[in-house]
Amino acid sequence: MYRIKEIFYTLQGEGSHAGRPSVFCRFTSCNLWTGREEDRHRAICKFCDTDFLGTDGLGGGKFRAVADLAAAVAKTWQGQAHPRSRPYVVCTGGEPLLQLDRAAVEAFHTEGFEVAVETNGTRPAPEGIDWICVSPKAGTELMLTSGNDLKLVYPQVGAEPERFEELAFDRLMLQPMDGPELAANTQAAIEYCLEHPQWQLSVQTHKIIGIR
Ligand SMILES: C[S@@+](CC[C@H](N)C(=O)[O-])C[C@H]1O[C@@H](n2cnc3c(N)ncnc32)[C@H](O)[C@@H]1O
Ligand SMILES: Nc1nc2[nH]cc(C(=O)O)c2c(=O)[nH]1
Ligand code: SF4
Ligand SMILES: [Mg+2]
Repeated sequence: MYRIKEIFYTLQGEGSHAGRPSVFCRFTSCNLWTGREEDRHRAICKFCDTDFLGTDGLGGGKFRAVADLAAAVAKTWQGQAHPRSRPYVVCTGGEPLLQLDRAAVEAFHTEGFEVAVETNGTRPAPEGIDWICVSPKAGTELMLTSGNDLKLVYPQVGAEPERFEELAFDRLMLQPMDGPELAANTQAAIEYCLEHPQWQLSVQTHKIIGIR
């Protein structure tokens, strides 16, 4: 059974694929926060910008059969077929690797999708994922130490960029922490990247342009 908060079609807002039309499949639940506001102060990950509780969102639900989940993702894709593009699904959450298994990755492939994951990196990933973005969180042990994007929310005490720059990722990115200090965090991330050009800035563009 896969518990899904919501499935929606939008542009990837963050990271190397920012701007790419994508189906977002948001899995319910996370291992670093209950998702309840009253628990935020004692969560391991305290800055989460996402409601991932329940299965009540647009296109959400409980999917017993993996083929049903893949079919729901496929029917959410709205792009016309074209030889230059392949339908793209971003599995996120919550923490998708609590639920995403090899069968689900294969079912998305069978529907013609390229499969991306946004993960906190604390759980192993099933085989076959086409794009892995790991976003490490202070106070956790990183299990996924290679992948495509390493997208670090900045700043985090205990998760300084220097700790991650030897890992085997194609790209290192700093994403300013959203919240009351967003402007200052953005300025600090810009300055850090300018001084340490192995890091690139990842802006949450969807929040600026007003899409999901
Ligand atoms: C909501 S998380 C879900 C996927 C996974 N649990 C993770 O943390 O990577 C999606 C992305 O949003 C980032 N994110 C969450 N809260 C944020 C915030 N307040 N500011 C900037 N990025 C944030 C995460 O680090 C992650 O890269
Ligand atoms: N447009 C858009 N891009 C995103 N990239 C990562 C997101 C996420 O919540 O995982 C996200 C999201 O929620 N919306
Ligand atoms: S690990 Fe990801 S989903 Fe979980 S609380 Fe942190 S940002 Fe939110
Ligand atoms: Mg988001």
